[in-house]
Amino acid sequence: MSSCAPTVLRRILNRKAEEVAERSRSVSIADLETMAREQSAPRGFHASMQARIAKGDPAVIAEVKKASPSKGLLRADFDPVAIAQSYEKGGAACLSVLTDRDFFQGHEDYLKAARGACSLPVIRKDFLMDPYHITEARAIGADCVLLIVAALEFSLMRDLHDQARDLGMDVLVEVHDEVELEQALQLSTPLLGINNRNLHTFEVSLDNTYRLLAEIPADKLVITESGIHSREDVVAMREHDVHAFLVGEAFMRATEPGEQLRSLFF
Ligand SMILES: O=P(O)(O)OC[C@@H](O)[C@@H](O)c1c[nH]c2ccccc12
Repeated sequence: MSSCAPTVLRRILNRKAEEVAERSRSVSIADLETMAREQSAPRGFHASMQARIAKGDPAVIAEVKKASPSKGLLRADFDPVAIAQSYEKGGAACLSVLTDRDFFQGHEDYLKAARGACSLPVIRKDFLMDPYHITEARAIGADCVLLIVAALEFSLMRDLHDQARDLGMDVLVEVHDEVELEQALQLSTPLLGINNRNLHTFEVSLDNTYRLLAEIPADKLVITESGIHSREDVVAMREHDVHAFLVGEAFMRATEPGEQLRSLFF
């Protein structure tokens, strides 16, 4: 993890470590492994993204997010089942579900409910930082996990990546600057997210994606994350040959999230 003054990211990670300790007292990793084995097979997250792009369509990961530390409550009327169905109808390639409870008002049950309500692959969006979290992700049905370079020492990140792959899940590795990108490129996963939001300061700039693009080999699938709000943003990204998007707020604030997806992207 990069050195910095205590930030929201640091506070979140401290809380995550406590949470793992609390949870492992009530549900052991062996219990989680049993639950993981009982889940239906992972739905191909990367494959679903690739299929959209191969058709010339944008690959949209539509996020199910009730609130965030920077924006507060995004959606008062929060029904993960209705949202998932709306996203599927609106043309999403995949879903992202926030499971962090303390900072994003998320829940593991939201992921289960959203996945159960549609046929799309789902990423568990959380600050995963322990092997317990990875097994837990599969145990609740996740098809893909997020690994945030800014949150993890490299050797731990590589272990979590390998563990997720062994469980049959895809891995989305997230960066927001050149130093983090260099580490991310050492993982074999093809899914590379560029976060336009700095997780230490919460500043958002789409230039982040444009700047880092030049450094990324052609075999990676680049996903631009955060701060996509308008058709102009989408068109500009596609002109830069970025065809995969992770969008939360712009959909969550709309009455019908899937219709908003369709009107921004199609
Ligand atoms: O709501 P936005 O600005 O469209 O952003 C979605 C997504 O990129 C954002 O929620 C996110 C990206 N990386 C994260 C890591 C943790 C929590 C949240 C995130």
